[in-house]
Amino acid sequence: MKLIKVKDYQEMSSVASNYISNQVRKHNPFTLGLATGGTPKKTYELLIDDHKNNGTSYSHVTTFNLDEYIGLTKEDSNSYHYYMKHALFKYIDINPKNIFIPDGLSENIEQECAEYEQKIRTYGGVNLQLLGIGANGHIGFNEPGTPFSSQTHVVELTPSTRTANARYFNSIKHVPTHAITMGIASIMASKEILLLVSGEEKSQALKHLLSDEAPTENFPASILRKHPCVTIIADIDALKDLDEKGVSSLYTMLNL
Ligand SMILES: N[C@@H]1[C@@H](O)[C@H](O)[C@@H](COP(=O)(O)O)O[C@@H]1O
Repeated sequence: MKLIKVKDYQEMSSVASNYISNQVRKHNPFTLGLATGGTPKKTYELLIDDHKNNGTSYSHVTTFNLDEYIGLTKEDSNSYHYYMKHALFKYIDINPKNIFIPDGLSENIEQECAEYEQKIRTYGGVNLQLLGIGANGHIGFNEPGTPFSSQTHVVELTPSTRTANARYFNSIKHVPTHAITMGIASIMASKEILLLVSGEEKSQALKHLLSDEAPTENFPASILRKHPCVTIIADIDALKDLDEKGVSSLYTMLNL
């Protein structure tokens, strides 16, 4: 596991966007796993700048998003369909046919999950998965207790995740109670993972992730320790609970 230590959110986003755009330029075809939330927002802005200024093309790229709320329409400003369209897709040259996000309004949610998983395989799996982390260690919407063997499935969101995400809604009442998410096994199947962590409110989660305890389903992100190719980009605020001695020898620390 590689840990890149950066100054702040801006620098995290800039390192992440360079990382992603380099891979996009290098590989054809390329399958990119995408995340939502506040963490990757600036990274997407910088990818758009790079597309405009340097001409990086996404015409050969297929994307799979990690998750979607159940019950929100694609036009709902809190849906992840809406988020992705307005944060990235409408500004780059990706073919809309190559964009995949779980359908949270499907009449047969179980079938939707199975088909989503199958589709990822049809495309040969995800080459690079972008990830954020929840304060309770969730990845995608895989809450504590989710089996490590899980594939794309329906989850009930924990009160802490609903409270954390309520900042995007008018009130917590409006935050959906359920979501579809790629499972932990689906995430682990991606060839490479890029995890972004910014801000003090993630520092306990990052400390937990970087400990050398055996992975536990009570802290979903801990499974990433078993993935052969993970790069974490974390800012100083997120690393505040760790001194360099606290970062286990499993990690190569790169200071920018
Ligand atoms: N489902 C998303 C995750 O994919 C995201 O990584 C995480 C952190 O969100 P944020 O980046 O806003 O802190 O929580 C959300 O619930």
